[in-house]
Amino acid sequence: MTTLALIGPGAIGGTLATWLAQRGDLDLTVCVRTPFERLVLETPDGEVTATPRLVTSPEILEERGLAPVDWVLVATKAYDDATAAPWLKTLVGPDTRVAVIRNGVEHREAFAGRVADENLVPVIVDFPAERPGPGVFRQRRYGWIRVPEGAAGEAFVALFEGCPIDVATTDDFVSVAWRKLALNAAGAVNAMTLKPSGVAHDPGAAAVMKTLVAECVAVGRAEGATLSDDIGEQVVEGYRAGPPDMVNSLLADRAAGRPMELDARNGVIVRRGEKHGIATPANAMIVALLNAAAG
Ligand SMILES: NC(=O)C1=CN([C@@H]2O[C@H](COP(=O)(O)OP(=O)(O)OC[C@H]3O[C@@H](n4cnc5c(N)ncnc54)[C@H](OP(=O)(O)O)[C@@H]3O)[C@@H](O)[C@H]2O)C=CC1
Ligand SMILES: CC(C)(CO)C(=O)C(=O)O
Repeated sequence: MTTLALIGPGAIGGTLATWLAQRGDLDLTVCVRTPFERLVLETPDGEVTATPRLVTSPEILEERGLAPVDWVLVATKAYDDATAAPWLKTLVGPDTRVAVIRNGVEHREAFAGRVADENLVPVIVDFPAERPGPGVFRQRRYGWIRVPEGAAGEAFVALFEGCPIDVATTDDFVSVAWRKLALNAAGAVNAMTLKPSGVAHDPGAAAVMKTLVAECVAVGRAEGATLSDDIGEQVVEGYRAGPPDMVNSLLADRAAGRPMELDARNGVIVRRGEKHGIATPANAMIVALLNAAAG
């Protein structure tokens, strides 16, 4: 039986853990920081629940002989890599594959030296998920997940057989990651205004979103991504067409007083832009303002 450990059952991790637990032929351990009893997921087709093995410390994994595993799925925020490290030290063996599930374009960099590159699977997720409380999750649409093509990518896709989420490999992961980052870069406007998706109907907010996206596109192209000229329009129209009360994860973090993934979602555009001599003043400004607002 394939053994898996998911670190960080929050909005995304909790949603994925709930779906993985439906299979019954996977040995799933969920590594939690804030304990809860079971997983309860609200989906577009109703409620799905699961009661997988929940473990609260790496020491318990060792005591119960639950490591190493075949797969580790890391679903913590980018700012929690240090706190997740002790889990990895216990869970990862020479043949363990590690899926890094997060927004941004720096999945490999975050785990360089801790996971062999051929065993690391960067994962881009595109479905909105919220966690009203520990163990409770809301998936507004099934969306999709993409991983690079290859043996490890194909094995990751196979984990989600039978799941309603569209999970597949891609031969152009760089473009997929930068296209998603364009959506996330614009999401800084939600965090700045403390307003959900409906703020995109404001012409001024929409214009700032498009400027943030345009900078992301220029840098992404310099990084080798294929990105269309109308992504900014697509992003704004996507926010306008979606539920006006939808809260993205950056806004959720700021509203909850948690750290924000600013460096992974907007700061990276500035950093990679500097490498290519591309000015990114809008992303630099919103990073500075959100850091100041949260300080
Ligand atoms: N939410 C969304 O709609 C989407 C999010 N993403 C991306 O997915 C990634 C995850 O985001 P999201 O699920 O929203 O984040 P959440 O904050 O909802 O979940 C992160 C989870 O990780 C847990 N965690 C943190 N450190 C540890 C640790 N040391 N041990 C165990 N658990 C730990 C947190 O625990 P605790 O409960 O104690 O805080 C929390 O449950 C991010 O990169 C995000 O940008 C991508 C697409 C959509
Ligand atoms: C905007 C959204 C929900 C799209 O999946 C996202 O990526 C996030 O909230 O971090």
